[in-house]
Amino acid sequence: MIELENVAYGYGGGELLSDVSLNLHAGSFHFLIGPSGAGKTTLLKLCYGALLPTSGTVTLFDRNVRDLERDDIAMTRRRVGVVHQDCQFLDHLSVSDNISLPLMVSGRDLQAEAANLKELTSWVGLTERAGALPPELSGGERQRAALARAIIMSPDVILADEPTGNVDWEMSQRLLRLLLELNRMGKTIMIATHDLALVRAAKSQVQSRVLRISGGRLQSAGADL
Ligand SMILES: Nc1ncnc2c1ncn2[C@@H]1O[C@H](COP(=O)(O)OP(=O)(O)OP(=O)(O)O)[C@@H](O)[C@H]1O
Repeated sequence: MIELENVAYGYGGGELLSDVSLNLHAGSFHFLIGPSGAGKTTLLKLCYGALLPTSGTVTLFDRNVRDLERDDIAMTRRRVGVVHQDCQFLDHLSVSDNISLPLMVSGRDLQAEAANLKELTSWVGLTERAGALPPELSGGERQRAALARAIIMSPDVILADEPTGNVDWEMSQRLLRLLLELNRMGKTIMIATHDLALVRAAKSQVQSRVLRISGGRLQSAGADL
């Protein structure tokens, strides 16, 4: 699905990530951990083509990102649902409209998608909040709305950046259950998180791989968790 080979990246003034190789194969479940500023968000951005590597190769669905034309990038991005760290809603639109934004942007017939939207809104437990505005939502409701928006286009891969940030343990478990269910449906998942308790909780429920960014390099973590 997504493969990085010997990837390096820096924002200017030195390399933030060096020699990163990673293969997100179909149906896999990965956690990405590391201290604040280690480069987790940056690595996720490389994984969906929002950033191009300084060196090395990123392959998205068998295509080198460097060879993708503008339209290909849009198509590829539709196959990858991203849950952004800060959720980034349009505050003047309802929760329901925010969730369906990717449909609008890609020109889908919203009437034809109404049942899909309703089902998804219910699946994340936001039916009662569908008409609310984003500033009226709790942290857990925001995270669930962000997840619903990320999957409304039925992506193959879901990249979630701190999907349980700012929520209590019960809500983080609920979000984890949703992500596990998506994985059981065949979706490829990668979660960047500081929440090691979440990683431990998932271990008994899914065969996951835990990767740690340390000193700009990607290493397998596991036994020490
Ligand atoms: N657009 C940018 N321009 C310059 N530097 C950036 C940019 N985005 C991120 N950085 C820097 O790159 C480093 C890694 O940032 P990144 O957001 O990838 O880390 P992170 O591991 O996701 O952190 P956190 O856990 O706090 O979200 C940080 O030092 C950050 O300040």
